[in-house]
Amino acid sequence: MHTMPFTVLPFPSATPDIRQVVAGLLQPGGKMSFARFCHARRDVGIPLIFGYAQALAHHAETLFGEPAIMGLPAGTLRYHGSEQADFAPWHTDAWFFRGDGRGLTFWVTFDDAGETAPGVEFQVGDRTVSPRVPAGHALMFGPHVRHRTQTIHGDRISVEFRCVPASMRVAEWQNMLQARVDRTGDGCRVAISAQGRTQYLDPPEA
Ligand SMILES: O=C(O)CCC(=O)C(=O)O
Ligand SMILES: [Fe+2]
Repeated sequence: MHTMPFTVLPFPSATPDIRQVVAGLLQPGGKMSFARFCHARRDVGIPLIFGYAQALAHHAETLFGEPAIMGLPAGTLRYHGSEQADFAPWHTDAWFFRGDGRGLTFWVTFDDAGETAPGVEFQVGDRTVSPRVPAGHALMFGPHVRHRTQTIHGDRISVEFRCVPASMRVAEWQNMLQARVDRTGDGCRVAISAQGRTQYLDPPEA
């Protein structure tokens, strides 16, 4: 028996409304960095960053045993169309993280993936495991886990949030446009910084 190298987590901020905005910005088969998307549509980028802060960041902090940095340019919004898709072959995400090899990917889907649209499948021993990930959920996996795009057709919009431990001394990560969750007594706030300058985000209107 192998333990599964991934975890499925709820991510309620991946809403149909936001999906529609992404579908309007990208062509089927297209992609865009999450950082660029946040510049283009701050109104929609901010709720997604807060969604990460509320639903996902603590998993990274627990795993790392310290605060996490989420790199906005290290994530990509992807629109897989039924006809046009960009299938990633077997790989690991280790090269994204550099440094000491610690890191974490949260792959978020806006569509039901794994059966009617391409999800992400994993190598588990000598088997391929293709988890079903409902719309509004995330797959969490580590930097050394082999995975690829599932080669089935169907519409799917997804985005990744990639994190490293805050103490990881890699200039590229330290200087990248990044989100960090500040845990305060009664909640959390989100700090966005780039090149050492920090700005705190106001939570989106409920
Ligand atoms: O979205 C995909 O099909 C590929 C995703 C992937 O490899 C990743 O998020 O690391
Ligand atoms: Fe990947």
